[in-house]
Amino acid sequence: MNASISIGLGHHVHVQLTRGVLLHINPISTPPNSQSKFPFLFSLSSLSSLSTTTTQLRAVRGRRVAASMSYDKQLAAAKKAASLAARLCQKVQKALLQSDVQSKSDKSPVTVADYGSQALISFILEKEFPSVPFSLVAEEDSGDLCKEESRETLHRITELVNETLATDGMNDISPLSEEDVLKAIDNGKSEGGPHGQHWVLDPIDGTKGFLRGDQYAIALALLDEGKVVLGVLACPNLPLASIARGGQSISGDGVGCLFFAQVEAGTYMQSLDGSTPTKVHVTAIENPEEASFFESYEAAHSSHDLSGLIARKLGVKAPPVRIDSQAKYGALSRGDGAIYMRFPRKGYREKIWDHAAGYIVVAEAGGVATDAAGNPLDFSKGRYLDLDTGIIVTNQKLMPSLLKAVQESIKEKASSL
Ligand SMILES: Nc1ncnc2c1ncn2[C@@H]1O[C@H](COP(=O)(O)O)[C@@H](O)[C@H]1OP(=O)(O)O
Ligand SMILES: [Mg+2]
Ligand SMILES: [Mg+2]
Ligand SMILES: [Mg+2]
Repeated sequence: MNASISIGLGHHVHVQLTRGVLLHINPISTPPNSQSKFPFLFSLSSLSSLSTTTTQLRAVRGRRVAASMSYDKQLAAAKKAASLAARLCQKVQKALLQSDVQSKSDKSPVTVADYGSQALISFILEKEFPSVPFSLVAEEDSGDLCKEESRETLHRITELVNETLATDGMNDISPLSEEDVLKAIDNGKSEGGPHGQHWVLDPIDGTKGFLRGDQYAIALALLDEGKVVLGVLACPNLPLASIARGGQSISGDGVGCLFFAQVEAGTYMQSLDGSTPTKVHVTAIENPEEASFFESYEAAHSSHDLSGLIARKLGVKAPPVRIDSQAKYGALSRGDGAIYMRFPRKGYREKIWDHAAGYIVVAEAGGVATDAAGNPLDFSKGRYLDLDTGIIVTNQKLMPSLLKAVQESIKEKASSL
């Protein structure tokens, strides 16, 4: 693992990793090919005692040292895992049979594809990083699958996972048993939190869209010391071209996007078939009247009344673009629309896997996501995001006016009740 640090030329600096490991860095000893230029790279893996992954480096003399870690390996693994899962999901969506739909105790639909996607991604990530303790915070668990009546479903999921692994030429992997699949799914029970690294996964975000044949996303992110450091959004039904005017028709060609972002490295999009990635940016629109906004397709997931009131206050002219899942964050990151608003019913607790990947995809594309009170989203508190009222996302320029309109509208709505 490499850490890149910037320090003044010619200084001998003691750097203390926040977990208490002291590292003496002598710039004179940097490799000759570095030409003693800063920032330079030093290898943490050469120090066997360093199992820490912290990105926060502190100079002992009290001087802060800018530091950033590279998560290239994790990003490559995440892209591969999410792309394979997307293939599995597309296969199921195409052949969606009534028997693929079950009812979880919370009555949300869950399909063999949700379980299959989670099993596949969990299995691949654990295999890719065998020396690191594996921690995954994911939506599904095997509770319902272990019941007698689910034997057939478990069999089908296992088949799907094995078929998908085989089509990718991962022939070195022996087929997973049903027990392996259950174990991979249940590896997603981690509580996350502010320390160490945790993968965060929604194996199918927007299950309702998936079942309708509309938008859905496979959303995978990595937390390091409580911060989202990378995110991947596979959106198999999202057109590669802009959906600015609500055009979300699934024509078959030019469809299927993979968004990915790494902290301080920007956001990119490529086709799920593997085209060259292109860098994406949120819109530069400053005038709210020119802005268009995204919201949930499902009125039960987000108050369309409240977002409508806010849009009117802002002078937004375009009708809302309603699509399912974190595909909204992806579309926003490439400027298809300017605003995303989400106001779930009172008492609904947002989960980190519903926003972590989307959040960094938008943030690295130059956008901002906060709760409805303007607080930053905190992914370090466990499986839930504890936040005020809702989530709003836009570019830096529009955020102050959006926040003002949100606050006023919430007050108005409350006083009219
Ligand atoms: N009552 C609810 N309110 C808000 N969001 C919900 C609710 N029930 C499920 N969700 C989650 O909201 C997200 C979809 O929202 P959207 O309407 O933006 O597509 C999904 O993550 C979905 O979970 P799931 O991952 O099971 O689909
Ligand atoms: Mg669900
Ligand atoms: Mg979800
Ligand atoms: Mg889901």
